[in-house]
Amino acid sequence: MVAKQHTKPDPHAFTVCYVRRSAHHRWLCCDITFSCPNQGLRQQWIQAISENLALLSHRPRCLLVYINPHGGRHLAKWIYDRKVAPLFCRAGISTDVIITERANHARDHLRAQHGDLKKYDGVVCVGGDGMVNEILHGLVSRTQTDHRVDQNQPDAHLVPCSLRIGIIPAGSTDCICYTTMGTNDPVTSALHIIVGDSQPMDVCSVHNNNTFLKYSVSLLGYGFYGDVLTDSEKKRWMGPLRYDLAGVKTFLSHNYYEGSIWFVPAQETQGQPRDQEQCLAGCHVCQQGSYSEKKKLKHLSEDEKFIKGSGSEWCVVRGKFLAVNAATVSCACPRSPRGLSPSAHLADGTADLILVRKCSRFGFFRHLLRHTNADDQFDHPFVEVHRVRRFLFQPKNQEVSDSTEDLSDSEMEKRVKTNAFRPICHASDDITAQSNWTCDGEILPHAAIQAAVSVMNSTTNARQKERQREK
Ligand SMILES: CCCCCCCCCCCCC/C=C/[C@@H](O)[C@H](COP(=O)(O)O)NC(C)=O
Ligand SMILES: Nc1ncnc2c1ncn2[C@@H]1O[C@H](COP(=O)(O)OP(=O)(O)O)[C@@H](O)[C@H]1O
Ligand SMILES: [Ca+2]
Repeated sequence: MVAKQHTKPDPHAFTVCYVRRSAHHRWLCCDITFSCPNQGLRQQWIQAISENLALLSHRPRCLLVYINPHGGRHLAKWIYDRKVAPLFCRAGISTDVIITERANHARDHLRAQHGDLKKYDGVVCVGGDGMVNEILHGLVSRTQTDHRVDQNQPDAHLVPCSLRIGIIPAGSTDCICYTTMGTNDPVTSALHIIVGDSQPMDVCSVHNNNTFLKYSVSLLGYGFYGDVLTDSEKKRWMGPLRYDLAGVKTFLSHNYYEGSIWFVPAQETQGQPRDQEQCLAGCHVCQQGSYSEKKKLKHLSEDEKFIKGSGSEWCVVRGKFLAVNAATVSCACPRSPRGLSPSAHLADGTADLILVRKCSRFGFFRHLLRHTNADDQFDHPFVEVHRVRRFLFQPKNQEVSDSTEDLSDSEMEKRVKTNAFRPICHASDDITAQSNWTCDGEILPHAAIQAAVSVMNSTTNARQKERQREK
């Protein structure tokens, strides 16, 4: 990792810090000390190692760190100071640290930066999924504004951000960290950041009525998870335990919600939600998915890209649902080590849409329990799962008129694009109960949404380019 001078007991020794892989995807920082016959040779070794390290342009040298002191068990600052900062220091990384003072502090701060971010090689988030979401928002929004991309257009092609986001887990679920690294260990995260690892990720943009609402990188959930998160928000003071209590309460209330889901199946990708493949670094499905997508879309106009890019066919499923979940990635976390959709991919441009229809409490319990063991949670007659590029949810009282079933695909596309759906209910209609969506653990006070997935890859930033030129 880095060479450092050694003073005692051998004046001609020097120590190299390096990363050692341990069990369960954990990484450790270890030291190895070398002895030299004389001071001159020792200096030569230190210089040679330092020069070689300086050539690694993908390693960060300057990071902007946001710490949410209120996430999880309120330990974010302690975790950063005790476990992460000393490693950054050993690796020669300089940092600007901001401890947030309110929700959306980090998002607004990032949005307000113009050229000021150029000096950083990345942004580090010390917190949970809500905090990662905030930082992602700040960076993605900043980038779209800079490139004049209208985020309110559901079919807008997002411009990749130039900065990477590093995640130090200090929240309640830490699903985004666990899903990308296979563990939620702050030291492992810090070491991945230090060695300059990066992983593209799917980002799902969520709109309502042609208005941009949020980006999601883990779970977009309506019904069960929407209700769990709404209830747990009132119990924030309990820390991570709030999810267990809200979970039991929501499970017992057994609410179901009526609506329709329109979706574009991801036909061109190789994977299937139940193919038992696991997405790992260098995954061939993700590589192939993004390559074939780029190749197909290369010579098309923006409008053609929207229609072709979203697949050929819209499908619709109507009914009464206990849960509608869209998992852009597997959503693995300590509670569910394989995740909500174990075979979902990190960066294939798709989400797995999991529809859990109304069933008995016992059936639903068995489905939930299977998230915690090796059994297949989709192997129930009331559960279906589709790999999709985009989808649209309409709650019962805002349902799309039946006549849309006769629409051609291109007409359907046009309507989705212009959001030309009108609620068909009248004042006298029964308003069916509605839930709301949870997006990376935060609540979206909307039931009707449009969602589209795109792959977010960080581009080489100005500092990296500069260093590559220097070589
Ligand atoms: C009968 C036994 C029931 C066990 C059910 C286990 C199912 C667990 C599936 C959890 C999937 C969580 C997906 C993660 C979402 C996070 O983004 C979000 C926010 O995480 P944060 O608190 O900000 O770190 N957390 C939750 C619980 O929605
Ligand atoms: N200083 C702060 N005070 C209160 N809330 C904050 C602060 N900083 C960030 N937040 C908000 O706290 C929410 C939860 O944060 P997160 O780190 O995800 O913790 P948890 O995993 O416990 O939910 C996020 O939505 C974030 O916007
Ligand atoms: Ca995906």
